[in-house]
Amino acid sequence: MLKFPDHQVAGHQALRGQLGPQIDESGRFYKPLQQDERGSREAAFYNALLHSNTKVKKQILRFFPAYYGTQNIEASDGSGLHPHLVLQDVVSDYVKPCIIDIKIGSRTWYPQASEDYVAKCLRKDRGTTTVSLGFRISGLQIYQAENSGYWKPDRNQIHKFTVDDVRSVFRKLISSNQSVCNSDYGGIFPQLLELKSWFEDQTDFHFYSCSILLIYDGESENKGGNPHSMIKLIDFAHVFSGNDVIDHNFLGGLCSLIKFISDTPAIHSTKP
Ligand SMILES: Nc1ncnc2c1ncn2[C@@H]1O[C@H](COP(=O)(O)OP(=O)(O)OP(=O)(O)O)[C@@H](O)[C@H]1O
Ligand SMILES: O=P(O)(O)O[C@@H]1[C@@H](O)[C@H](OP(=O)(O)O)[C@@H](OP(=O)(O)O)[C@@H](O)[C@H]1OP(=O)(O)O
Repeated sequence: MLKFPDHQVAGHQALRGQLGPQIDESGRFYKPLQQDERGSREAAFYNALLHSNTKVKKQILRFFPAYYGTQNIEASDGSGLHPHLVLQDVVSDYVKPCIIDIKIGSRTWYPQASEDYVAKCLRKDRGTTTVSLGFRISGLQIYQAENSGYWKPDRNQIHKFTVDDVRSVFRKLISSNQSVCNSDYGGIFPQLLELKSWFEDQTDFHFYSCSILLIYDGESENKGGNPHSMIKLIDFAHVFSGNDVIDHNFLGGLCSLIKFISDTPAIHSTKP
């Protein structure tokens, strides 16, 4: 039985009769292949990843959703059967999933893109923190407490985020989840450093307009349990061959994100 995701924070949503992802009860996430080359590019990347036991170390593969091929299922917009990527639902085992979708790179357009697409991306990149920070938040939900539930700004609010707004998001993240920097639990911060070391070396792929999801469980954190904090790379509609050159756009954005988080004092920290 398929349903619309309860915890989707960005991207095309299966709301109001639109084409968007669906989930099932067995922890699978069904992402509709986008009509044009974006869909085929994303499927090609997942297939390359699946058969890349030589190129991509197992240790790094854990930063990607598991991929189970493509499947024709009923589209969420009622248009009938449509091919979907069948992926691991990376938030299915969280009680209160807290998610930040961060689009990495100081530019989201790619060299091969049309003038119109470059212009569209440039407008958005300049109008958000993409150019100033090397990344932007595309969506988020942070669980606050039983009575207040999730803080989940809408798309328009997110698009207006300034550098200060991004800093306050990370202050909330760090103060509500000590595992962000805590290497004991393999927290988010050590995983970002591990991902950075891969990007300092890999020359097979260039990831444009790709997101890192920062994920942790608001519930277990609130109850002092061992938080299960993860980072996951998603959205490979604009992945191209690296042509033996490192992905300096993604790597630069990732380095900036790491620096930004490490410089962000938590709300309750003793840091000045
Ligand atoms: N494997 C997954 N498991 C759980 N949630 C996911 C998964 N992949 C994506 N999501 C959710 O869906 C949102 C959008 O994902 P994605 O960026 O792949 O969609 P998109 O429509 O291609 O986005 P864009 O508009 O940036 O092109 C993410 O922010 C996340 O909340
Ligand atoms: O990357 P964002 O900020 O989520 O914006 C997306 C994005 O521009 C997307 O294009 P692409 O990355 O899939 O090529 C747009 O899809 P369409 O080209 O099908 O319109 C989305 O509409 C953008 O989302 P938003 O509506 O939030 O700007």
